[in-house]
Amino acid sequence: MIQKLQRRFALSRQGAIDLIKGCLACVLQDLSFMFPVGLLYQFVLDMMAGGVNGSRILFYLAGCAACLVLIFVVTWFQYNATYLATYVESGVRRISLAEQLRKIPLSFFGKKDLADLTNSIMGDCATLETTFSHYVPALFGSLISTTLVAVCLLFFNVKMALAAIWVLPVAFAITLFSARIQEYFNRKAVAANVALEKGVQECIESMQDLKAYNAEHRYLTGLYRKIDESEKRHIVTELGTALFVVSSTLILKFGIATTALTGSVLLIRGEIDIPLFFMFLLVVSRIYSPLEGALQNLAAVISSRTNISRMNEILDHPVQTGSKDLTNKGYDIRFDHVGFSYNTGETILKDVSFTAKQGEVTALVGPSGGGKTTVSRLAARFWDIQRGTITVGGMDISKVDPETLLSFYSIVFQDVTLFNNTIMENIRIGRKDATDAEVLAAARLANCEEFALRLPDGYNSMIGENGCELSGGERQRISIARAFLKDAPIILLDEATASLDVENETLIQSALSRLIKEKTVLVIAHRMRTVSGADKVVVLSEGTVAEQGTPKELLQSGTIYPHMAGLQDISQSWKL
Ligand SMILES: Nc1ncnc2c1ncn2[C@@H]1O[C@H](COP(=O)(O)OP(=O)(O)OP(=O)(O)O)[C@@H](O)[C@H]1O
Repeated sequence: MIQKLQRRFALSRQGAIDLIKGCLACVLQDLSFMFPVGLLYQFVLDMMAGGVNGSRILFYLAGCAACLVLIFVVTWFQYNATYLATYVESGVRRISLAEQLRKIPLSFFGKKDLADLTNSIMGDCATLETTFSHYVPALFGSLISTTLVAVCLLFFNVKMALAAIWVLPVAFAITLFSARIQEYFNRKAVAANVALEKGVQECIESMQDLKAYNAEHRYLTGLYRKIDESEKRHIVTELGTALFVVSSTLILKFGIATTALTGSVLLIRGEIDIPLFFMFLLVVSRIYSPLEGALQNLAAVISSRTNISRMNEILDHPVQTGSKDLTNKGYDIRFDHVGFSYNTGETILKDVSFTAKQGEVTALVGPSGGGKTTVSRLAARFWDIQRGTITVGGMDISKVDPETLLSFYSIVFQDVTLFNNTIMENIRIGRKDATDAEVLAAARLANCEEFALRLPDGYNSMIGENGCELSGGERQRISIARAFLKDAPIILLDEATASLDVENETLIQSALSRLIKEKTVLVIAHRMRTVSGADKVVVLSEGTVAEQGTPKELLQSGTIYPHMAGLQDISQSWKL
């Protein structure tokens, strides 16, 4: 049962146990509200039997006090079991989502974008927080307690009980039958919301380009359309829910009328007495009010299914696993008949075989879209391949735990990600336990000193969101400093100096040549100068290795490589 609850509501084991406790607490709370009704019924009986004397007054005073204490204790227990436990579970859920996202292969992120994931971690979690603190325990609580009360009523008088409770299955049936419709509306509303969030995020991120091309107005018109769509979807969802909930609630109100009517008839016929009639009227006035709330809760629980299934999609996604034991001998990277495609299904690599040897620089070259970046990412198991094997020092990387494997790699990406923190801390990302002296040494090797010391607080200067206060070359050098600090045996390098000025380029090139000494280096080379200094060149074209060899060999015997070298010579002589 616990496992079923976990799966059904995207809960941790403790969360499922707490949910059961919360439901029981709500049952107890609803039942505790019936005690004053019983006391009142007894009081009416006493009054009709001739009044209440001294000892009975004490009995009723004690009864009132006992009811108050009982309600207080049970409510306190209910509060702890529902609200507090739910907020703890909410924290656990967000952490497990984040943990799962860390282990999921990058292919998953091709299907989901940032806005969608943020919506799951923040929006869906917040919705479930409210659902599990306010709705689910109260719903189950009132369902169970109402059933218990209904069974008790049957013992008092079957006809009166039926007159009071016939509305319950009808009201619930209406809400349950509407579940699919409500879910449909809610799915559409969530999709419209995610589309809107994506639009807003994209708009903020691309503001610079929109301004540069006077495209703000056009873009904002599209965004306004998304806002309207989201608003419309939410109104329709609310109206749909309200329609069914109001209908069910109206049915419940009929219960009071049928109880009163049946009671009057039975009273006239002499089948029941006044106290029993009175007790039924008291009970129906109590059992319907938590049920009205429960019906609204049921609607909310139904619509939260969309949020739960979005969350389960992340939690159930297979993660990359593997052994933490490393059996490699050396650090040669070997691609053996590798075939690969992204989520789109289009084959990107058909049959790629080459070896990047330890202590050598292997340059990946080829036409744009030929698969150079893909190959370098596959070498670090960012994705799992569909055919062939990739080994490091003879060890199949698909069998190695991804985090353990990454300890072998320093990666210098073209797009450097920096954090809104100091230069010092941004470099320390390379190795979190590095001392300040080690960070500074790495920074010096990567030529960061030149710009860091110009800033007001030196290495302790904040660099803004994603390093927005730094130039492209400075960002790149921080990335290289991280790699120095990590000092991993394999370097994956996306040579990204093409867009930099000569001074920056020289600084970065000199830092890189220090970094790659005696390591296995796989470099995505964009310029022939880098390639000519490489030990080996692998030309990737149309998903296969078209040519490979030393730069000299390829210049003599290749076709694509000499052609690319020729083109670059021409482009270097171009003038504006
Ligand atoms: N995450 C992704 N999802 C789907 N397709 C992708 C993804 N990344 C790259 N591709 C596709 O894979 C092919 C190879 O891309 P890749 O970036 O590896 O080429 P490249 O040789 O590095 O190109 P460039 O020199 O222009 O950077 C391209 O057709 C590209 O559209």
